Amino acid sequence: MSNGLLKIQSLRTSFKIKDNYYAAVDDVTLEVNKNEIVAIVGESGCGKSALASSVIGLHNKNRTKIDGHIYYRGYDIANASVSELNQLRGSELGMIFQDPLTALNPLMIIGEQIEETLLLHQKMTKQERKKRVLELLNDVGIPRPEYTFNQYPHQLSGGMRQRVVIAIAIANNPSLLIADEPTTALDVTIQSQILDLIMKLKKEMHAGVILITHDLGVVAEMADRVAVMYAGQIVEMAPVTDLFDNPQHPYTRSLLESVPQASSKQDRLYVIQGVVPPLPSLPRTGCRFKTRIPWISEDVHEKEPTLHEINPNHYVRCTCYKHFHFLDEKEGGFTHGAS
Ligand SMILES: Nc1ncnc2c1ncn2[C@@H]1O[C@H](COP(=O)(O)OP(=O)(O)OP(=O)(O)O)[C@@H](O)[C@H]1O
Repeated sequence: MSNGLLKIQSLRTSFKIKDNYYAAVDDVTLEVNKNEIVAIVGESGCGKSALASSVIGLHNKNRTKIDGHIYYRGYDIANASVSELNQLRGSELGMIFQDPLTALNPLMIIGEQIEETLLLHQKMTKQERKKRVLELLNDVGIPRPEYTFNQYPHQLSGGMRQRVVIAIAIANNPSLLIADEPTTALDVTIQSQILDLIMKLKKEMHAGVILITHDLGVVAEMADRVAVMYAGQIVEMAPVTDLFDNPQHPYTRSLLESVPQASSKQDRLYVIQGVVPPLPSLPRTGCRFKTRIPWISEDVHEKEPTLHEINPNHYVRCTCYKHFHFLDEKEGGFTHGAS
């Protein structure tokens, strides 16, 4: 794996709830190469953010247990110390999370917050730093960089704050960018500017990117590979075109079927029955998706589902995919109303 940047191996991230630990990420093995965008998709609560935060080391160590390995450039950072991680965060590892307010210091002007990350990781004169900050603000689509430099976070709209967070994340040209729903709070035009920036980081700086999103349109446009997560596990992983052209796992097929297609005259959408159970009641044995497809015979699920490579680089968990069919309209699997 000469291009390998990040290699996650058999990762399990468990959170303490009352007196017990429950795995929110379980048996995840995933690689991200230089110059590659790996998208992670799945319903709310399936463990996408827990996975991303494990890579960055942001969990509260007193209430979180991490088993397995997270190799960054060959060095295992799964249980690295805060100081080791601080060295990496903001320089080698950039991160953009959903909520821009928590990422910014309310008492510091925007310019200084971006300067701070440069100061920590780069040798620059004060003038060079200021120039770079203005350049970054311009890059993320802030209309008057000189003016915004002196503003406080509360003086900016949610979209502007998110752009500042992104400026901080890319300030040091990170080799690995973790973007967790980076455009959720932004309107469509700003969204595409931000996605262009992430693309630029990949193309020009050869960065590896983990992109977490609910938007399958964004995945189709941006990703090189896609990992579909369900109940803490990867249930399907494939190059992006394979995943969209030839989805196999019942969950992936249901996800794709439940999204309106602008290009088709589809007048009905598939409804995935049920919800992802809360962490303490997640199924831990057998096929975790089984309870969402009760019309499929029990016998077709593996007792201990593993990932099978069904085509080069295309992996599917559990053999139930070979026997899956959708519930039809009469049985309540589809609903009308998509445009
Ligand atoms: N610190 C925590 N302590 C206890 N449980 C947690 C913690 N963080 C997440 N969880 C639980 O772990 C599971 C996975 O959460 P996670 O935030 O990773 O999901 P997600 O796929 O990122 O969802 P979303 O798309 O809504 O962000 C959920 O059941 C969540 O309630």
